[in-house]
Amino acid sequence: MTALSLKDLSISYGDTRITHGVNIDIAEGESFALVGESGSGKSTVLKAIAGLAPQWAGSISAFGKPRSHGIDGHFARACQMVFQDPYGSLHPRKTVDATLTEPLAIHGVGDRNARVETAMTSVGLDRKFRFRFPHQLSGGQRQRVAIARALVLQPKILLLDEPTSALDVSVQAEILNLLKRLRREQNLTFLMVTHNLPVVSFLCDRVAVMRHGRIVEIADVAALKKGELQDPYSRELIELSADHAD
Ligand SMILES: Nc1ncnc2c1ncn2[C@@H]1O[C@H](COP(=O)(O)OP(=O)(O)OP(=O)(O)O)[C@@H](O)[C@H]1O
Repeated sequence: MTALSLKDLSISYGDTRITHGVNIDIAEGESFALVGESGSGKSTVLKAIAGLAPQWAGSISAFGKPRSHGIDGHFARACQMVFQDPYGSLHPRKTVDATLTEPLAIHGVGDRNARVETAMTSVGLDRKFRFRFPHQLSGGQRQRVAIARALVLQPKILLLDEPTSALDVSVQAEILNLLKRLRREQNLTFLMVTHNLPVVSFLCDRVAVMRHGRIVEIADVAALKKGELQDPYSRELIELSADHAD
């Protein structure tokens, strides 16, 4: 079954068109990466799906149900976003408990105490952190909170915007392993933006290469690993990435 479908998605900010006719179908349980140079529109695609870039044309559907423009509570419960910078995305004056309870309150979901506990356990956060504030947590713990906040509504799809790039290298692998485990255990579908091709190889099944707001190629990650991407720009991107690997 198709979990997430983008058809002819064109997104604008004001008079500026950022993406042009983006088409992606992601199967249930699949992990799909969006790569491409800075400014190519990758994050904008995630934002439109999450309702943060409201000026779009085309269609966005989760499990066959089209997203409406503006706030769409039903869609939000199926599809949640995790941002790059857990410090910036968590409210500094809200405890972990308040952060995790908020989406449940907004969506009128009961059984909040148990759900908060379950979400914390699933991301490997000890209950002693429940009433702590973001500044009392490490970067990795903060990103676990951000992932728990996305999971607390039990969505089927996670939008991941560079979920490890703001973290220390030593913590990145922990979070990547966590995402891999969560996907397996909860049969989640991922759409992930990243600059990091090793992350794509580790976590993803397919990859779309974006340039100037358009998809130039969609390939299996197996082809990426074998250096078999077809489009000249995709090949250039891989070479650049190899040159910058340290
Ligand atoms: N809120 C906004 N208002 C106007 N223009 C924006 C806004 N956010 C992003 N843009 C512009 O949209 C274009 C695409 O940005 P986007 O963040 O989607 O690119 P990206 O491929 O995710 O890049 P990066 O890898 O650097 O995050 C850029 O030219 C950017 O300047």
